Amino acid sequence: MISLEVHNLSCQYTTRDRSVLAVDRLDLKVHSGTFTAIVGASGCGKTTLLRLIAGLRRADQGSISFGGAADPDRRHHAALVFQDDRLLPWLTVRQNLLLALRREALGAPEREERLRAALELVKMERWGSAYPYQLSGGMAQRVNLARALCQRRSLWLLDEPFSALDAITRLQLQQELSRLWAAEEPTVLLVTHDISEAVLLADRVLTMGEGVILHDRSLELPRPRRRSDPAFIATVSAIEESLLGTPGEEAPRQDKKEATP
Ligand SMILES: Nc1ncnc2c1ncn2[C@@H]1O[C@H](COP(=O)(O)OP(=O)(O)OP(=O)(O)O)[C@@H](O)[C@H]1O
Repeated sequence: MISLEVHNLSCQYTTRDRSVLAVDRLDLKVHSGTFTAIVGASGCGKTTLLRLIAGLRRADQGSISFGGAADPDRRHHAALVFQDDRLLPWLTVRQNLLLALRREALGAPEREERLRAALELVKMERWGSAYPYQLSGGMAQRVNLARALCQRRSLWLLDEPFSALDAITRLQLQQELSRLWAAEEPTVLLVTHDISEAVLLADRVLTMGEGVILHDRSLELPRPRRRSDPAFIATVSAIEESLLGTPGEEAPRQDKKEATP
């Protein structure tokens, strides 16, 4: 079943001295319960695409539908985790999560149950009464994941969720995310600069360049995936080469879309 469909989507930023077409007539279909990673050079429009899908920014043209229906308030469909997410420092972990549930019509017992289950999933159940300053970066990002999880959305939009973390915490949270995805079966869109992270986690890797999808690759690698597996290494290399426009591969588009208005 198609979970998300993007059709002919465009978004342009216009500032005083220039305008940039960040997303350019982009089409995308994503099936329910699949894990899609989006990779691409800095500034190619990945975050803008995610923000459009999340309903945080309005498109200049095109449409976005969920499960076959357009919805003007897309925030009801998606759980968001962004790289620079901040927990509110004056609230405890529990209170931060409760804030994420404030718009949900839930009774107190169900609210409590959602909190408990989300914190347990990210292994932070003993930290509900802690304040953000008492958490390490990895723990805070776990709580960010729990905050998204407790909303029980079917679509998770993750923008570089682990990029600010140290290498070991990052590896741990990648495993955690893989486990959560298998347990909860959401549709996931993950933006990452890390190609091996994309290959470790995703069923499908989209390569973006200048507002368009350049390559759309399905990954058949068995799970759990191992970075030392030759097929894993070959897949990472193939994606790297496609990003660099190696001869024989379709090269990234060269037309520059920056223009003075
Ligand atoms: N609020 C904004 N105002 C003006 N231009 C913007 C704005 N946000 C993004 N842009 C421009 O739009 C283009 C796409 O930006 P976007 O953040 O979507 O790229 P990205 O692929 O996510 O980059 P990165 O990987 O560095 O996060 C860039 O040229 C950027 O300068």
